[in-house]
Amino acid sequence: MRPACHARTRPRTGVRVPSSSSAVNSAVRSAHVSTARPRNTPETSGRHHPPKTSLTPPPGAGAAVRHPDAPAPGELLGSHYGQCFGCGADQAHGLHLEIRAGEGVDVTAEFRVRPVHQGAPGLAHGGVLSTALDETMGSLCWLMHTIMVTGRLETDFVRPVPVDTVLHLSATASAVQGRKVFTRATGRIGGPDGPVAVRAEALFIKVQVEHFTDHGRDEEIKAAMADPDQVRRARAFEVNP
Ligand SMILES: CCCCCCCC(=O)SCCNC(=O)CCNC(=O)[C@H](O)C(C)(C)COP(=O)(O)OP(=O)(O)OC[C@H]1O[C@@H](n2cnc3c(N)ncnc32)[C@H](O)[C@@H]1OP(=O)(O)O
Repeated sequence: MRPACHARTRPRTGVRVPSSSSAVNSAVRSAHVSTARPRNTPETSGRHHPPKTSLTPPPGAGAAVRHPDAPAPGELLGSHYGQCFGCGADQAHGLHLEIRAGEGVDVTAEFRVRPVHQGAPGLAHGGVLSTALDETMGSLCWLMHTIMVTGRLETDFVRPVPVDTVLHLSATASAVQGRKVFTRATGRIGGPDGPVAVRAEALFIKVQVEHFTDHGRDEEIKAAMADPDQVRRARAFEVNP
């Protein structure tokens, strides 16, 4: 079944496209949506399958600690890797997030939704919004001076986010237990105190630098290692590229 959000308003060939917005609306409304429910799934049977690890910090988890050498509050963290889809300047269609350190183990960022980030006409793609939240939470690694990757990410999409909207992001690390770092983030529209459009919780797992050097494609690893700029070279591997 094609989900309603992907219903075609423009037939592929030989059919006139409705020109008025009400015609478009009726074309969208007339898209076939099956009401048949799959049988015997957890959603329909009422059975609950708990996730592998809850995103809620367990009792006994410690507080996340700001590293003494963490960037000062308000300082721009800068891109960790030019090709990063979240923050890299060399990614033409990337999100180009500029993330700033907060006072605790928290960060803020802004993301302007561009036409290349659309899912439905004029609206941001949900996966892109999840990426913005993921990148913002991931950058908390700079405040803790720890290398970590996303293990699990859960996003609530609360309001649609139109193209050209500035999403005001904030993220915080709420707890740490062993290698697990519990984080959460929100994206607001209309200003830093505007209504929440998206929010997420994520579990990051601390890893060694070999996570990247062992698993990344040789071509990019070699290019990043050959970077004559020592800081850029280190940043490409100290956190997830
Ligand atoms: C500035 C930087 C910004 C970057 C932002 C973007 C961040 C990203 O997108 S990172 C890219 C996406 N993520 C990845 O590619 C990770 C791929 N996954 C992996 O490599 C591995 O599964 C990895 C490293 C997460 C965990 O593997 P491993 O090191 O063997 O750890 P493992 O022993 O299985 O798990 C450690 C703990 O984490 C928990 N855990 C691991 N994965 C998950 C998961 N998916 N869900 C819940 N819990 C998990 C385990 O239950 C275990 O908990 P406990 O210590 O209580 O037993």
